[in-house]
Amino acid sequence: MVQIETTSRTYKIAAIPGDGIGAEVIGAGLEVLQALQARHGGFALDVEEFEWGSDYYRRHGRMMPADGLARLADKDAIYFGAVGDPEIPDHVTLWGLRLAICQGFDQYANVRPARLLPGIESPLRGVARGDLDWVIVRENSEGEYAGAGGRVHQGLPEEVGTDVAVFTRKGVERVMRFAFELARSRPRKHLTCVTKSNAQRHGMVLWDEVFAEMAGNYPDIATDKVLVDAMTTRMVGRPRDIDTVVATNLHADILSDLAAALSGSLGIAPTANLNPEKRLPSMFEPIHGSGFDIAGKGIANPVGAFWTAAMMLDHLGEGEAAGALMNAVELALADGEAFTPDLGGNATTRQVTDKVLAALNGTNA
Ligand SMILES: NC(=O)C1=CN([C@@H]2O[C@H](COP(=O)(O)OP(=O)(O)OC[C@H]3O[C@@H](n4cnc5c(N)ncnc54)[C@H](O)[C@@H]3O)[C@@H](O)[C@H]2O)C=CC1
Ligand SMILES: CC(=O)C(=O)O
Ligand SMILES: [K+]
Ligand SMILES: [Mn+2]
Repeated sequence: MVQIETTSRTYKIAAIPGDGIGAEVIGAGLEVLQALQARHGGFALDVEEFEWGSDYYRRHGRMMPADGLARLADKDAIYFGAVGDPEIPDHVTLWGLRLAICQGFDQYANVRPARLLPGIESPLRGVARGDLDWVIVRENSEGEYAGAGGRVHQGLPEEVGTDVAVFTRKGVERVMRFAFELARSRPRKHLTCVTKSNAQRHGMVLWDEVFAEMAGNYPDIATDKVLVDAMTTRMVGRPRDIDTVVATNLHADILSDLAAALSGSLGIAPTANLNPEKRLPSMFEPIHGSGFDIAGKGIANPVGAFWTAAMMLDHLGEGEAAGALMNAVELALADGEAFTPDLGGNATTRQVTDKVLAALNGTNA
């Protein structure tokens, strides 16, 4: 039976603001999404907010309830802030919430775009808009963050701690296939594979081999491979020679913070944790953490959360609304007045949000 849609498309969104500035920027993002929905029409977001994170941990001894994943399973998308609290070990907060969701929902492709938005200057000399337009695809389910390893002989002189990087052919093939398809959708059709296969001679060599095999299936994509240490210098010295990048969980985590800084600030960078087959919900978050040093001051840059919201809309099939949101963000940034301190300005989260709301509503502010 075919169902004819007569009303607007409704999407079930789980919002998990989390800790510190994560909660501050997701609050701003939800406000902007609500305005966009009212202004744009055509779609509706049915948002359920979950107060999981470090405060929940202090009350319940865990970052989310035992049936947390089950409560997210029927959502169309998850809009996430960040986790991290100065009083709780970082590995407890990260594994208790963010990684539990990424792994639990097999969000194996982590997509991290970086480009220069209007009005924002790169700290790199002579780099103009268009010179820096990258997408980093981070393997998001295994590798160095697989969670394999352990501690033995704790507290003794013989103590050992291991984190075993796990790479499977299946895991490498699926993220590379995703990266090749993404590269194909971009104008330059170029994909760089980043590894450290000179020093790490097993899993990283598997990466290189799978990459070479798969490149044979994509003759229209230009490819190259770069060792991760050298990749940092290419990012700084030859930004025009980078388009789409595929790298491991750890390497891409580091490279994407660098990419964000080179395109203006960590505070503007978005990410999508995708289950590309859409069997399970995907999760969208700014790439930054909970920002201990600026939490509670009202000065966190919400642009990463706004761009993240646009990625979420794109994923939901609302490309036009996503475009409208990015246009409003770009319009709001263009004159440089809505810059928070991370971008060298003195605007507050509230002021940036108001300027984006004004741009969405077509008024000047
Ligand atoms: N996905 C997640 O939930 C992540 C969580 N974390 C956690 O966050 C906590 C803090 O970690 P850090 O290493 O300090 O990373 P961070 O990303 O929170 O902050 C690094 C620096 O960038 C600045 N910054 C980050 N986002 C900003 C924004 N929107 N506007 C203005 N400035 C911004 C911060 O003020 C800080 O100086 C830790 O508990 C860590 O484990 C870190 C990264 C990702
Ligand atoms: C944990 C972290 O730094 C990230 O997911 O980017
Ligand atoms: K985050
Ligand atoms: Mn990171």
